[in-house]
Amino acid sequence: MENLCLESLILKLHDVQAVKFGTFTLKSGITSPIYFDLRVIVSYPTLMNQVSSLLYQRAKDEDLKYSSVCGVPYTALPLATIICSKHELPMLIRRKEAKDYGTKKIIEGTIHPGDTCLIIEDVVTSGSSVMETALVLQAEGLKVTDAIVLMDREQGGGAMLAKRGITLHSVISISKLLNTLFQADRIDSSTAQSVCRFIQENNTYKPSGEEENGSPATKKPCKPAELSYGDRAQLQNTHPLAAQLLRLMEEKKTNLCVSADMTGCEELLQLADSLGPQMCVLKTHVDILQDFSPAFTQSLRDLGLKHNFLIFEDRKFADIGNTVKHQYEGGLYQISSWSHIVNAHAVPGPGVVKGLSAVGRPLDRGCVLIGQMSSQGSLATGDYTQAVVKMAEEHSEFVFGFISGSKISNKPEFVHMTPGVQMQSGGDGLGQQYSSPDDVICKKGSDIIIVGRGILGASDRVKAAAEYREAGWNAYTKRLNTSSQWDAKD
Ligand SMILES: O=c1ccn([C@@H]2O[C@H](COP(=O)(O)O)[C@@H](O)[C@H]2O)c(=O)[nH]1
Repeated sequence: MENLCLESLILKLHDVQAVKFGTFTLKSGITSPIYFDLRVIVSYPTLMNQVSSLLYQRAKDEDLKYSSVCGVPYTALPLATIICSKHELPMLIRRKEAKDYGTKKIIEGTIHPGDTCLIIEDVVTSGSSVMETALVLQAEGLKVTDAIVLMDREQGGGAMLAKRGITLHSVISISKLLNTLFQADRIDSSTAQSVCRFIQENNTYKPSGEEENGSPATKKPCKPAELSYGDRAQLQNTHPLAAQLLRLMEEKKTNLCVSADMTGCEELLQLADSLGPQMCVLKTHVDILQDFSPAFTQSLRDLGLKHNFLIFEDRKFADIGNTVKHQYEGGLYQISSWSHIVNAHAVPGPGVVKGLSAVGRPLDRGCVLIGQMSSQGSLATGDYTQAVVKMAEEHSEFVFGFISGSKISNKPEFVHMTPGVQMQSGGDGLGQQYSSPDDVICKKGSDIIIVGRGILGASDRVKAAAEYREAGWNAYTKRLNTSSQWDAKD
């Protein structure tokens, strides 16, 4: 009942444009995708009563003890008035400026020093308006321990006030607001996403010391909602090859890349044919084939078309631009002619991407950069990984993702592919380290599991591939269901 009431209130607030979506320049100069203007509700008496009741109820639910109520000027003033009038509570009015005549008072009403005053506010961002009012009340000898707010933007106001001894209780959280509007088809998932991202990226409270690492007061509750593979395929910035990959993953319901590390062409082609329906990508190491021929690459491409998977030659280019151009296009393997995806180390600098791009872009190919490695003692960590992400962002016309153990970029247009995957964690004695599909996709936020020996070493490879596919897909749906409140409507 209470929830229903809150939802109908949110929809009414949207109806009267007390909450708007678009592009708004805030007082601080920042551009926000959401704007609250609760001042408009004074024109809607039913709404005023509803909001006041919910504010009062919130204080009651928390069992707060107070002897007077003060609304933060101006929007919360009439709300405090309704509460005080209805429940026969003494009210205090804070003036914005002290009178320059007569009593020169800054607070109107009877003050009993030592009493507790409850603050009422409409919207909290940084918490500074609540704090200003609290300081004025405290200067008059009143205690201020709690504030009730209709809408907490979750941008650090609660943490700032907590630090100063005031507990903020909100009636509506930003997550509840977005979820309700999304469920009612008032906003789409990308709007919800962009608001969430904005909230996360614009936290006004910069804590010091131990709080920085995530005390409850500084946690960011508005987590960006997770987009499905299909949604990400449609984003404007998604590379065409990544879009094709994400689409086929959604259609085939698989995020499995099979690492076909075999030494014979025939065996590899048989594997590709039998596992084709289970996978989105087939990964090769063409230089370990003993009987490589151009005919092999043609057969592999035919199988890719038959089963709708992409081919990824795991060449790990790592030379100057001019050399990788030749390595990619020419030589015995002519990789660019048959492999949709290649990868590269960022060690040589951006020239490696430029060289590959000169060959690959005209052919609609794409590249993933190696941001992290699965092997023990890998040097691809920390600042190096960050530099790889930056390089990818600067060359997103050709680079569409990463080889990494976890999600290293928050940009949904980038695809993360993770090797070192087996059902059981462990290693191979030569430095390889394994994580489970659930760990990689659900906990670490990667998109694609790359599985080699977990499948190749099984007595029934088709069965093993089906099991990895299921485990990877279940981990993905679990991730969507747990982290996304507005991708699925209930
Ligand atoms: O960091 C990396 C990068 C690439 N790989 C490659 O993936 C497969 C993994 O095979 P498994 O048999 O599943 O261990 C293999 O081709 C590696 O060259 C990687 O493991 N780690």
